[in-house]
Amino acid sequence: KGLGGQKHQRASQIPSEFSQGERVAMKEALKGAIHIPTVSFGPKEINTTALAEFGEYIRSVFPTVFKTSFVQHEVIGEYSHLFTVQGSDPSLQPYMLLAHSDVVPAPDEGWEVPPFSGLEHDGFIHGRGTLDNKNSVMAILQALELLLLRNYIPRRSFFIALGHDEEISGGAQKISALLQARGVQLAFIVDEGNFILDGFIPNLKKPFAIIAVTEKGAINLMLQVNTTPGHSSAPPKETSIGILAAAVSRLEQTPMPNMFGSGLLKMTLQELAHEFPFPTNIILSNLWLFGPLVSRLIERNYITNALVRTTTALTMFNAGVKVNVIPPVAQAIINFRVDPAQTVQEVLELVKNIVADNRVQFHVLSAIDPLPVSPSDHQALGYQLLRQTIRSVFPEVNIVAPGVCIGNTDSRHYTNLTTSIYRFNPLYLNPQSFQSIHGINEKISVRAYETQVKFIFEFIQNADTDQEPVPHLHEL
Ligand SMILES: CCCCCCCCCCCCCCCCCC(=O)N[C@@H](Cc1ccccc1)C(=O)O
Ligand SMILES: [Zn+2]
Ligand SMILES: [Zn+2]
Repeated sequence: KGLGGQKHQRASQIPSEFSQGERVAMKEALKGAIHIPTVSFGPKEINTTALAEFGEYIRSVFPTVFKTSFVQHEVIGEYSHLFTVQGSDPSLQPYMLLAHSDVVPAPDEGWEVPPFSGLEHDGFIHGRGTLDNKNSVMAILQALELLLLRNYIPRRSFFIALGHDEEISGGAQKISALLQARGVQLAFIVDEGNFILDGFIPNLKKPFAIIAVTEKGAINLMLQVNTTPGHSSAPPKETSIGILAAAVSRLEQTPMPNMFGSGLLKMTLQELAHEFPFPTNIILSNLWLFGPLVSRLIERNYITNALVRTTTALTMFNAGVKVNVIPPVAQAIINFRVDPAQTVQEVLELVKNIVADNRVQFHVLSAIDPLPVSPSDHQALGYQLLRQTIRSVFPEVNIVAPGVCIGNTDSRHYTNLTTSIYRFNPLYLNPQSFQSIHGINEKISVRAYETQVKFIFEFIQNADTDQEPVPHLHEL
């Protein structure tokens, strides 16, 4: 289905089977990568020593990638890496795999094992970056290393872009600009983002794969209130802190509108419908009737709520200079994630109306509109290749559906190179592991990591297809 079946694949698929020695080597390579604290602390605050060490490290664990004549390696912006893997058939449009080597900070508190230990315990490799996103950096290079060791020569060229500052909204622009200057246009891009989701929806026991075909926009908005400072023994009726606190509280208490009806989520739920027991299957198959009910249920859970509206997160608050001084200035930063059915401008208008206090100043620190929706139809090569590989590597997963990524990814810097951007990690994710991303006790099972390598190993080979995806009449 989709890609038209076996006849579209290369005659000699290299089996995705790895020896015991290779399996040990691949998990040890990931552990070593976790051990290098490539932390992005804040704008312009990166651990350059660790990033340089990481560059040396990948050279040492993937020697074949670095010595193969048709794989070109370039260091971009000092610590990012771009690999160009030259295919044998120039008529096939290239694609690109993305991942990032930097991680968010991880103070030791609360972790079962130190976050940069890369320790293996109970079948899991523990540490910051095991899910976000050194697993992908290492799995992509590992899969390529293993393919090259088996004398694989791709037909379709591809790029691997490994950013070093994704966590501070960084410099993928440099790679993107370089490729644009070289006249590169890509068939598609695959980046981090969504997963095979397990346990996010009550009553749905079966896992389902969501390939994100768009991502939400984002606004970082600073609200500021200035008042005259003075002696705290004779305070005014309202201080800058009180005015600002009331404004941000109004924002927190007034959620942005529920956009369920206009979003991709409706499509996703319709695809999931028949996996649910009665009566949920009937309800989800008839959203024209039950839409309002379903959208109310979805917004009750804080994770699924993020799928139906622009979210409002109060993330920073600063005020005050001394215990007995009326504060001259109070500042708060609010991080909005903009629903794909809205624009930054629409959200800012709503915010002004909710705050409704002209003593509160607005400073937009950064803003990006939601990303365009990539195709997911039967002709969409990247989407169909992902789908085909999911079916092969995860045969137990019955549903593969398009969806929205609630976070932002480096792929947003590449819209100049392609209209087909897919955000998908070939890993299971449950609500607990979701909490560990940017949280504590991030870990990946050894088995899941091996499966991620297997997925990429098969995906690269599947991408050598030279035929357009063909339509099929019905889904099972
Ligand atoms: C049909 C029902 C589905 C159930 C939904 C379950 C949702 C599952 C969540 C999937 C995980 C989402 C992980 C998103 C990865 C985004 C990566 C990231 O964290 N990016 C940063 C980028 C950034 C932006 C601005 C400044 C610094 C960094 C982010 O904050 O978005
Ligand atoms: Zn990430
Ligand atoms: Zn992250």
